[in-house]
Amino acid sequence: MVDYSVNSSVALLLVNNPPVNALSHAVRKGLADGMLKATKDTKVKAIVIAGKGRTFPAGADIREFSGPGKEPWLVPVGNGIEASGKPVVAAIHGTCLGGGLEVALFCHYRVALKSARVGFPEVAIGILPGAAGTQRLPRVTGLPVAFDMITSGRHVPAEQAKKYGIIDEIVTGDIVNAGIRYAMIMVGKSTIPRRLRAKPVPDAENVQKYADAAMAHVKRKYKGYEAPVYCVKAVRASAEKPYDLGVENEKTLFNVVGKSGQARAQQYAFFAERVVGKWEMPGGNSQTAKPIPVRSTAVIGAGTMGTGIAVCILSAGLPCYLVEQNQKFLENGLKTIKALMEGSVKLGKISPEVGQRAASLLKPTMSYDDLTGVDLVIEAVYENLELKKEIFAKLDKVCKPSTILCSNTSSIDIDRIAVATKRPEKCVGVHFFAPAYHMKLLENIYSTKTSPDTAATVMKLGKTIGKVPILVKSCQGFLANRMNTPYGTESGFLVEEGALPWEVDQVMEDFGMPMGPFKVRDLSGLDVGSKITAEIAKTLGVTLTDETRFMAGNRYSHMNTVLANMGRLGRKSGKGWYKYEKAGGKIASIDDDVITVLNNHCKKLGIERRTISSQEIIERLMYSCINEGFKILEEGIAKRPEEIDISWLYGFTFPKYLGGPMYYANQVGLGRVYDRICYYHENFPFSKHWVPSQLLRRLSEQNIPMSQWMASPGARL
Ligand SMILES: CCCCCCC/C=C/C(=O)SCCNC(=O)CCNC(=O)[C@H](O)C(C)(C)COP(=O)(O)OP(=O)(O)OC[C@H]1O[C@@H](n2cnc3c(N)ncnc32)[C@H](O)[C@@H]1OP(=O)(O)O
Repeated sequence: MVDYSVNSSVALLLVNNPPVNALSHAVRKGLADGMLKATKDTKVKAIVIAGKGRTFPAGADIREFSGPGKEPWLVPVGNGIEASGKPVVAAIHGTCLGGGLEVALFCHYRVALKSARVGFPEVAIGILPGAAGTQRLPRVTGLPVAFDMITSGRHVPAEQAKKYGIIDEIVTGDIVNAGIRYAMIMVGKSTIPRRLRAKPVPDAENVQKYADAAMAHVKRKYKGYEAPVYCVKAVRASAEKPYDLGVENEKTLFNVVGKSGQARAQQYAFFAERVVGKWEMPGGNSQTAKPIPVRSTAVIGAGTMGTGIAVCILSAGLPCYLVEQNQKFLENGLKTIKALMEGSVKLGKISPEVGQRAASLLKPTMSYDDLTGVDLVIEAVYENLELKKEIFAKLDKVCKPSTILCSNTSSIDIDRIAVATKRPEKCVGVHFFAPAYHMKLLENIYSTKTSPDTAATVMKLGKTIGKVPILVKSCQGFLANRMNTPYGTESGFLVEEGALPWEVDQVMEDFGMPMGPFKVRDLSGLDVGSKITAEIAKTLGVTLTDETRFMAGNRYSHMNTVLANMGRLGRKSGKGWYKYEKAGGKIASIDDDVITVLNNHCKKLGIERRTISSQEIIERLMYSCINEGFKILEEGIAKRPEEIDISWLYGFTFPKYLGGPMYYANQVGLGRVYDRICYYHENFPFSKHWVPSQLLRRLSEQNIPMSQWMASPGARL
């Protein structure tokens, strides 16, 4: 796990634990043994620690967090490195993260390739740097940078890290040779002045100010998450306690936060994100399928979704045609893209160079004939089957035979669009979430005809443009919207039965959702929901009135439409489920008029309002969706619970500290969830989303925890 060699007078400890050289027990032992050997060898005058293959160690082996762990721990290993009288150089390439950066900070010198990145991403998996990182980084960078790096988990490019003082020199060429060259220069120099433990924390007297600011920031930005709070406490101690006590304190905090349910859930989410990259579909999988190279793209439609998608593509440095039917729409689209790209540069999401390059990569056109040579086209017009078919038929005619044709749809069966072409195997769904330039989920949908190579291409493209792609089978609503539908429906029923919209919102925000369902409705516009309902009613041949309570035998709530018909369209009109400071305002306040409307509505329908508990609100919103999630698994729409959880984490901003709805269900206990679903089914027989899933019934009756069923090692942590 650690290859030991001596090159002239320099010992090389080369960590060899692919793929990311995680600091497993064997690696820690290899480092300790290597240090001992190098210290004893009188021929050795300096030591280099580096990583074989793609990276310097990218952190502890997260899978080991589930077990009791085995000595040697990282801190004593690091202490041995720091105490060495022979200079130790960390030669960094790839990603030097977490425990990897802690090892590097125990070394006396750090050199790195320009392409390397360093960071403490522990916070993202619900823990804090637990091998003295919270005590050593502030001694190098000062408190503000340490607070920022450790609470955000961001990866810092080598040149920036050099400015912070983390890296001593940027080197070129082979990293191991560069490290050895650097070590030879340091031979004979005392290591004492390079030992970080003895350095004071700069500006320590202002710790109160920095720590208060950091705490206020994390409480606002990472509401509900425990780890950032623990990170602030640990870093703060670096300026308030002597080094050894600071490390002790860090260990105590690590042991508390590391054993929390949040940490386990976030580590599950980390692995789940990797699991969904290993997809499977009839006829192929991620190992066997071959993505076609995508060097050029086109987006059809310069509306909100089309422009958002174009921004993702351009930000990844790919050329993109933007197609519209007339000059005015095209110009509006170009303006939107320009503004979004400028915004991304301002927010630091992309570099100014990438922002500038985008202008030359974007090719506006009104002619499909320009698309003959593109590798992949994404149609992003509004949800209308006939229009989508018309566009696909046109594309099929003009594009080269290998071009992949994608539809950005949230619900239309891909088979029904693909019939318009002679290349159904190259047709695929790509469901972006609004705003497309921001939301990380990309739900890719295969039809009965889509080829595995086509699926592989859109899965790869998703990663290229910075999304977390999942692959699911086509069905009405696909995975994400189908599963999310009961969430909206049940929230509507709850207010009809007695809850107030702001009560439901508060409960769900306390649960961890960034915004309650009624604030979301106000944001998207009540007219949008109302139009969708009207469309569904039309298809079912139902005439909607204020008294309508059922549609095709299913319970239905008309309240949203009642408000929309009063001109209460949400934020845009200044009134919706809440009232706002002005039309287009963002500050929601309780509106007594809504209570009056609700009371009248209920009176008209003969509904007796009652008090509804927070527990019931959570159960009805979450368990109804979880039940649908099990049906989605049963039907093979999603292969594994991980696809479902990832769709909620990145499509609906479900809190990572709960892992996702399926992981959450497992934590609650499938037996309990099933029993409550049966209870609600009995009480609400006219809602088909309460018909219990057979898969859930089986798992619950046989007492099989879902973790046995999940592919992620994190499910068992
Ligand atoms: C008192 C107690 C003291 C305890 C002290 C403990 C101190 C140290 C703590 C830590 O270091 S916690 C870990 C900190 N590091 C991380 O969180 C990094 C996690 N990894 C990543 O961010 C990325 O993997 C990467 C390194 C940036 C590489 O990204 P890339 O996209 O290139 O590859 P991936 O597909 O993500 O990963 C490849 C492969 O490797 C597995 N893996 C990655 N990191 C780890 C890890 N830290 N532990 C275990 N496994 C890891 C990942 O799951 C993939 O596996 P497969 O899917 O291919 O099986």
